[in-house]
Amino acid sequence: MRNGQKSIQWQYADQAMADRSAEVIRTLLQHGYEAYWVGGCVRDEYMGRRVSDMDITTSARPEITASLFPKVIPTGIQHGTVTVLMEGEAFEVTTFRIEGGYEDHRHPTEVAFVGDVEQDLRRRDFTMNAMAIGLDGTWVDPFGGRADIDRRRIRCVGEASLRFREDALRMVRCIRFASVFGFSIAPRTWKGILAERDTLSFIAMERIRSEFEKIMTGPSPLRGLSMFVRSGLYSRMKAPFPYTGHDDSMLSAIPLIDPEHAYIRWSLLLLACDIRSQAADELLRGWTFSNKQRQEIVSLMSIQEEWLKITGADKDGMDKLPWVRLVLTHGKASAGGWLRLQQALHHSGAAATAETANRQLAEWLEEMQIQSLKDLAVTGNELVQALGKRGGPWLGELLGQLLLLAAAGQINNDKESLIDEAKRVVMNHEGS
Ligand SMILES: Nc1ccn([C@@H]2O[C@H](COP(=O)(O)OP(=O)(O)OP(=O)(O)O)[C@@H](O)[C@H]2O)c(=O)n1
Repeated sequence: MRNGQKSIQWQYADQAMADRSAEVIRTLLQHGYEAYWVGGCVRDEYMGRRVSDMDITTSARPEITASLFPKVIPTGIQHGTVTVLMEGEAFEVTTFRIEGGYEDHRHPTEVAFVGDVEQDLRRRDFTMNAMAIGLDGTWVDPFGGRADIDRRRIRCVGEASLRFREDALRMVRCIRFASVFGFSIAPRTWKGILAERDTLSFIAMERIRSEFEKIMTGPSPLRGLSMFVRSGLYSRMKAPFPYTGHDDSMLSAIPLIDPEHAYIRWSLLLLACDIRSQAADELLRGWTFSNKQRQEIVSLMSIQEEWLKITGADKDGMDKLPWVRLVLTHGKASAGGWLRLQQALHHSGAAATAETANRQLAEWLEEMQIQSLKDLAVTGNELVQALGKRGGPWLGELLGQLLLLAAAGQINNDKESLIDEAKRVVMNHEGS
């Protein structure tokens, strides 16, 4: 961030977002109120990380803010927050406030508006998140947030136990920030977590999962997991799985997976915990994963289980038909994900399919032109007619077999070849 004479230049924020948010601040200033950028955007800019949204804090009461801009959403007016819409950008503008009387370690029962930005910063979780910056580039950093960032440590504002008692999710945020930024946790802040960890049970699993997902897709998920276990937070979750923190080669495969494929990272974690796909399905429901995420993860684990059953101890085993059958059952995307998982296992030294076998499976996957009955060049009715037989359960079985052979490239996917093969199968079957 460069401090200019008149206004600051954001280096890590989208230019349009920075300009529009500056306009919001300027408007508030012109009407005689104080206004600053605050929280995560200030922290990320200082750290040289991409700024994803820009929050504003102001001395103006929410109803005043709402009256100064043509397009606003009264997001949480009683808590002082108004969302200002400015040429396609949305900014949360919150009145300087202090909070009190926390109910269930989640929500403040009352908020009081205050006239001073420093008081507002005092109610925030960590020193690095309790900084504000003005339009002219003036820093408001009363608790040494920049110094803590320079020392690469997370430290609570004031007394850690109090901050965590106010909102128990902050304990998970603390570990998430430490894990994602590669920071340490200041000793008193860590002690605060140990003292308050029982209050985690007040927090909805959904909010914990969302933090946990950031840990899992971050650069050091294993460090995050390990801190989570060591702090005792892990065992206080509503649906913990039996992660012991034991660092085996399956776990060390997790960071080798591109975070874009988070579901593979989750599958590895669950496999490392020796959880079967069915139990994983239940657990992931408890973790409030979406159906899509859950299916992606479970599908990968099922492929792993089925593949181990097929190949047994033979890690070089690579028969084509069982593989194609697996791909047809779970889909090409999951099969591709499973190959990535195998590759990562291979590089981490865990028992995995041999690299040559893996390459062969990948080639077969690539070659597969058809994936489902609707891709088959013959229909059930056409088979019934060509074979002169009445429909029945045999038809589904036959279609499945034709699909398998055509997908494996062992017969051509054209009507004539498929009908010929069907006749051959039926003849063999009737002859036996
Ligand atoms: N439990 C919380 C959540 C948030 N905050 C304050 O509210 C700001 C905005 O919170 P949020 O947008 O949830 O998170 P960020 O800190 O911006 O970080 P990230 O976007 O990475 O979640 C934080 O910086 C912090 O000052 C807090 O004190 N306690």
